[in-house]
Amino acid sequence: MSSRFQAVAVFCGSRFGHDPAFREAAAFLGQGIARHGWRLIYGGGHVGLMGEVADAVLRAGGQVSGVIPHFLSSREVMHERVSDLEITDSMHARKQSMYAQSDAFLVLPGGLGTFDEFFEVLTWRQLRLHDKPILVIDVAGWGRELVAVVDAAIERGFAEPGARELFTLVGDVSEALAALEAHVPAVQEGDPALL
Ligand SMILES: Nc1ncnc2c1ncn2[C@@H]1O[C@H](COP(=O)(O)O)[C@@H](O)[C@H]1O
Repeated sequence: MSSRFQAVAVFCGSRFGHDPAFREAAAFLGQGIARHGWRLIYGGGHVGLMGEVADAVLRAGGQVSGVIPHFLSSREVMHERVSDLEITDSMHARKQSMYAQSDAFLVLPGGLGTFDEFFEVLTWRQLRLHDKPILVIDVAGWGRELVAVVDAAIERGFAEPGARELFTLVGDVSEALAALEAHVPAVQEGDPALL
């Protein structure tokens, strides 16, 4: 339960995907986040895996902060029962707020929006704008497929081999929770190179 983390962001699909394992992993992650006493920072919707994670945290007695742009509040069915809901003017403001509130980023299966969110925090870390942990959680091979894109960019000379060190691929939700518990920051807070 003790940890240096206060809040963790989860990026994941606004759909459930075809494999029931995706939904199970989302619920298990939500329970784990609540058990560790971390606040969930997420996209504020009540649909797909996003809604599943948030509901699981709330059911387990945890705290949830949703951040949703006004124009998506009906499409992604704004979650009415979260502890705190921020409505932003734009996608950019949503991502900036989620980024600022989070001590770490967890990536569960999802689609294009999830890819965007993952690659944004990854590229920001590449630019040394932050040093927050990024964990891609493999569920039914989804994480390995995502990481294969990064590996291909390295292999073809479009990214440094060191890009692979900017995030961690973990085999399941339990491994992700254990990795966060064990995480030791590489750079001390206050480093002027970091946001
Ligand atoms: N272009 C986008 N930038 C950031 N976030 C986005 C973008 N497009 C969609 N999203 C959000 O990501 C989540 C998950 O979307 P999936 O496509 O289902 O993975 C959702 O909240 C989208 O609003």
